[in-house]
Amino acid sequence: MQIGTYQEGIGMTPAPVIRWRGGPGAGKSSALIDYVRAEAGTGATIGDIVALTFSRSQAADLARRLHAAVFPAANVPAVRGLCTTIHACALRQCLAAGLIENPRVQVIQPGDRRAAPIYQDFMGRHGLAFDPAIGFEGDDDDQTRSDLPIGNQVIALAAYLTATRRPPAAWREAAAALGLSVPGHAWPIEDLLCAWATYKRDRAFYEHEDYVRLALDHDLPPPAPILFIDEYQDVSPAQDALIRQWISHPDTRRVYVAGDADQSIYGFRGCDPALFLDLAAEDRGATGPESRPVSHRCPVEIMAIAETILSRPATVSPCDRPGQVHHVRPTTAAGLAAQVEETIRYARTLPGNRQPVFILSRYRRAAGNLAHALAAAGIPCTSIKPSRVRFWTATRIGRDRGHLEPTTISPWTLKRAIAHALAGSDIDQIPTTEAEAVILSTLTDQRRAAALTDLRIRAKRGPIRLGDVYALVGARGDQIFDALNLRPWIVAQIRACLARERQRGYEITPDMVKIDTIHASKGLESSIVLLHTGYLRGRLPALADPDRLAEERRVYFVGATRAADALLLLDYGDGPTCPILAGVVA
Ligand SMILES: Nc1ncnc2c1ncn2[C@@H]1O[C@H](COP(=O)(O)OP(=O)(O)OP(=O)(O)O)[C@@H](O)[C@H]1O
Repeated sequence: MQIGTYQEGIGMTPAPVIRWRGGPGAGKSSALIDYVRAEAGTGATIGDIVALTFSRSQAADLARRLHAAVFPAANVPAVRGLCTTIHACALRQCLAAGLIENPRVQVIQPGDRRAAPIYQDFMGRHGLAFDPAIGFEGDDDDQTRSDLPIGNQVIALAAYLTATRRPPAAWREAAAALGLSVPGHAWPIEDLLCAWATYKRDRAFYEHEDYVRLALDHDLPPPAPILFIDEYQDVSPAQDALIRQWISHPDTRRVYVAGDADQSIYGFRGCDPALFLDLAAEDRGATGPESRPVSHRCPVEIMAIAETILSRPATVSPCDRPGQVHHVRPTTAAGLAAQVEETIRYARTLPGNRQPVFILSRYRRAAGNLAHALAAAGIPCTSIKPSRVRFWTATRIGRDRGHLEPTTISPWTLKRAIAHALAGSDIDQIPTTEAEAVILSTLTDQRRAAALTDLRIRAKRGPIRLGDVYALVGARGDQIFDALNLRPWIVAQIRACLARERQRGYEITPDMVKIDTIHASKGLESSIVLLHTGYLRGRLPALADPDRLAEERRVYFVGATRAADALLLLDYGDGPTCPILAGVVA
């Protein structure tokens, strides 16, 4: 455990807790940053502080903001080290206490290829059908849950029950909350849940919820004396219990939490906004109906739509910047691409730091379809969660799916190299990374190895010139497309991107267009949000349940309020429209 020197005043009573409440853009994360600054101002060091949040992307965002605002002189890894997720922090504490020794081996999760044999061994012993490719990534999965093989259902039930601290006997409530139709008449579900817990315990394997429970059961100390917890509305009961345990721990000096019950969107994991609201704490921010902090993000036009979606007033009032709301309905990939280009053109007119455009959908499947449609039309994009949309930043070399090399190249770097080659002459310089991408994607075996060696020798002598690369790969100008040892759709994507770029006259980089689920965007913001209106047909009946409907309203509320300047409701694709969004924009 990393406890610094900032220890005076330690006692056995619970540490004081400050709770900052407020709607989207109210400045909750900023308030936490201010509290960190105040603590640092009175002597707390980086080692005295840990800032916890919900996802890795939020932790990275918080670290970036803390580095800029509070610890500009500290090195980036040190600031990153103090920002983490609650799960990662629990794991860290288990490692520090020696309860888990080798997380690479001991920490398992469904969907992880490395852990598949472990799950399959258990399923084999009990004769349960199981799909090792199905994970539990944290978003509300788009697979119709009732279609899950029985083995996957048992794993999902086990995780939910651990997160909600309920016994195996409560599996029926868990199944209802998860939307599973567990065939309890055909399988001894409670016995299977006990068997899975025993299997893991005997072999010292831990799923993510298990090590939170382990930290709790062993009464592990807090990671630092001053704790900051953002997005508290989405802690699970087990995480909440762990944090409460830390609040009562004698090493804890002060705790600051921030959240918004209207943004609680992880009910399918057992998260409950009531846990945030009933924490014994001193309230700041939106302390009652009369006190609604101003949103520094959302203008009145966007807040009005967001509150219609939520179906009640938010705990924040709009800022007085102008905003825009539209409903757009492109019918083709080219139309979608043109729409995205228009939003980027608009973003370029806005003052200050031009943030990426977010394209958010309720389900991963729709996000994937949108990303593929845009890629085919030549608009580069990436995802908010790392590795979901990689086809602009990393793709495996090879002309067909069955013969892909383990080596990857960046199609984006390659696109830049080709753009240079098409626009320039032999004597123009080309960055070594671009020259390498051309060599890797056109040559194979010894020719590739020889060309790379040659390139490195040249790079030591001076800048690489386009003519050098042409000579090494033996292809010039447009011929390069035929020489590319990549799948035809990647080649077509690069061609389309170059064509659009020539027409447009400027580059759109992949990180300017982020496509992901609403869940992945939680806690983040963007100047412009395209909120996809599509919904899964199979999930429509569940909206008859008032709790489910309320949670779905909160999900779309979160999506809409990521926008700072413009919100565009986006109809695209064949599926049904989410009834919550129908008619909210004229
Ligand atoms: N006092 C302030 N003055 C001006 N801008 C601010 C202030 N506080 C926060 N902001 C800006 O407003 C935006 C939203 O702030 P922040 O992320 O802290 O809000 P939040 O309440 O955590 O939002 P969410 O609930 O959506 O996660 C950020 O761009 C931030 O820089």
